Amino acid sequence: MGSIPISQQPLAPPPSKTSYKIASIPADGIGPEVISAGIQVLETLAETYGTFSFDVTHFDWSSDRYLQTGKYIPDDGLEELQRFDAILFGAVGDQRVPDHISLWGLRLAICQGFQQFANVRPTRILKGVTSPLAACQPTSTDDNDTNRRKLDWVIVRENSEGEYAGQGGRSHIGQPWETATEVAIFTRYGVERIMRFAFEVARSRPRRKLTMVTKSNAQRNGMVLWDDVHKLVAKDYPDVESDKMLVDAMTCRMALQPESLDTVVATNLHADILTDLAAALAGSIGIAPTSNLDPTRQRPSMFEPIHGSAWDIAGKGVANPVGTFWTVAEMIKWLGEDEAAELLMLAVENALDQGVKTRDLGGSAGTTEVTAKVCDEIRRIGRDRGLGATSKK
Ligand SMILES: NC(=O)c1ccc[n+]([C@@H]2O[C@H](COP(=O)([O-])OP(=O)(O)OC[C@H]3O[C@@H](n4cnc5c(N)ncnc54)[C@H](O)[C@@H]3O)[C@@H](O)[C@H]2O)c1
Ligand SMILES: O=C(O)[C@H](O)[C@@H](O)C(=O)O
Ligand SMILES: [K+]
Ligand SMILES: [Mn+2]
Repeated sequence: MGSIPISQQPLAPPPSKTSYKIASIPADGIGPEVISAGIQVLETLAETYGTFSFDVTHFDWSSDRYLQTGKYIPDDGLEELQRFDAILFGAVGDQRVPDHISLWGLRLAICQGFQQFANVRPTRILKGVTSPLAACQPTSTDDNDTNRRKLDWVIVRENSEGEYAGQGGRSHIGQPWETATEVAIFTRYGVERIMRFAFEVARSRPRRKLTMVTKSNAQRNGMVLWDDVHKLVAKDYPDVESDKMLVDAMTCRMALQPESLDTVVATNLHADILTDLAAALAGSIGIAPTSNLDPTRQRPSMFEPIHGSAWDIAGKGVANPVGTFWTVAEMIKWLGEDEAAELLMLAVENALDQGVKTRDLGGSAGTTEVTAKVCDEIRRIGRDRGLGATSKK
């Protein structure tokens, strides 16, 4: 069996810069509320450090714009985005537009157009959050106690093909014999690059453990190719322990033996579903982040909270901004600002630990209170550490 040499799909290093161009696309529902909170946090970090800055450009690409102009993204839109270092995305979805039009019109047009083929979704229980898995304690990244029940995962979602390939069709619409197909496409090229990426992620984490999720008992073509490529790529990573799970059994393992998992790789749809479950097991859909990465860095990557536009709470000021803060931390880590990312997560966990949290986590604070608290914590930690701009004041 042939394989793509890894040199063709490099994991490129971060840029060496002090000013980052960020495209912000808040879009629909609670998107604008959480993205404006995320930008406040970005600005507070830049002020606190004084060594880097963010130049944020806002794009009004949304369902409102689609309803006015017939397009989510203008004709030259992707070209315009190409000049940014990263994209910060809110959520797309509006009750006036069918979901498949909005998702394909905006989010998937960017993810697939830019070949952001690796979708990375970390999950851990943040300090101050109670998981429905009561035996699981919050996990900090410096905690080496492997005997404690832990939930500390990175789920890698294939983000360019599979069940989201856009292949299929509908005929005889409205007739009793109407027919529709939704064809999942798995290419050796696409599967191999995501497997290699997932093994690299697993190798970069202390446990060096990768679980490959499949459904090759029922789906006997694409999923068998997926399994075969996994086996082949595993040979190049003898230092990574790797196992295989059928997706249905995986849901039980996530709930019952969370400590047995570390890095996970799954198809586009399987991982979409498993990561909502992961978010809920870690406390709430409102805290989980996503990175849509082009690991080659030929095109900008896009960062977003995992949740959708949440119509039921839009405009009420109660949306949890923590998913966006964690997303911002992942974005700046991708840009090379690892220390600021770590400081941001510490600030978030301090705020949660002091009970400043939204309703979905059992608290009573609104989006703006949580945001203000996190910004205060960033400044306070910055002062304690004697950082840049803050220490001069
Ligand atoms: N990446 C994306 O842009 C994306 C992701 C998922 C769903 N969607 C779209 O969003 C729309 C709504 O989808 P859905 O209802 O299935 O999922 P959703 O994530 O928008 O909401 C599911 C539930 O979680 C709650 N929730 C979500 N985010 C929250 C937050 N930050 N704080 C507190 N509670 C939060 C909501 O109130 C709702 O009860 C649909 O149009 C869907 O296609 C878009
Ligand atoms: O692609 C989707 O289905 C969307 O994934 C959305 O649910 C997400 O998780 O980003
Ligand atoms: K989102
Ligand atoms: Mn999803």
